[in-house]
Amino acid sequence: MTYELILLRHGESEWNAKNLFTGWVDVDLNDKGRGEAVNGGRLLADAGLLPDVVHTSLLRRAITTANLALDACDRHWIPVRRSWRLNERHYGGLQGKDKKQTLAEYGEEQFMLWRRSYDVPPPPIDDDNEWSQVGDPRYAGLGDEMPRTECLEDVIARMLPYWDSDIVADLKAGQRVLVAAHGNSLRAVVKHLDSISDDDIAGLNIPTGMPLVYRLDDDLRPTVPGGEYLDPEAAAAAAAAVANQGR
Ligand SMILES: O=C(O)[C@@H](CO)OP(=O)(O)O
Repeated sequence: MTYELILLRHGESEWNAKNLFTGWVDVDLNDKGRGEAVNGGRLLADAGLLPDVVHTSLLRRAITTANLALDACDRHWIPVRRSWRLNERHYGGLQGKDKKQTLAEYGEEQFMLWRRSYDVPPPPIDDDNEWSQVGDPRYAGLGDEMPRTECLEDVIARMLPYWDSDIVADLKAGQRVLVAAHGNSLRAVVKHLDSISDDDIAGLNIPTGMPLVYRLDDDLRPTVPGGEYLDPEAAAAAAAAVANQGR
């Protein structure tokens, strides 16, 4: 049995375009991002990879991307499941800050530790910061689990319970699963699937709006390591642009 999983990072958001750290701030897609989402759905239709179920985060940019992509491939009607566990990495006190200015202020090494290290979280955000999510009703049930900052290790720890329960259940039921989420929550999924080391994951960037297809064996190991982008050339160029943000 081969299980099919499609990962889709949201299209470009208003803050991606402005080069601002976003994390849990609920920013919308811009026009380019909406176009990327539609294009992602068309790629799925062209490849005959029509999803049976979709999982999203609780953030508008992932939800809208899923809606637009599914509409474009006539699968707007499939079941939807959502979880905060698929949210973008909480960027702590960096949320709302300009990436270029942060790089200039703290230097390359600290900037990259905060962006891509496995276990160094940014400084925590204050609860009264305008970009804090404390008090947001969608997170009312989180209690002590409500993050004030996260490193990738933290994202993996909160993503995996949802992967193991909800996503694996849909895969094992024979559903073709679409996961519409974020650069860093999808890096967490890919690290888990491909058993990427804590050091090597720093070099992995996920482009916006490009479907990444994984076929998984009985043990849920990828049959093709790293999965397959439906448009590999465009994906490589877009991933390089993500890597270079702030410069
Ligand atoms: O700002 C963010 O939340 C993320 C994704 O856009 O940025 P980065 O790629 O720097 O981790």
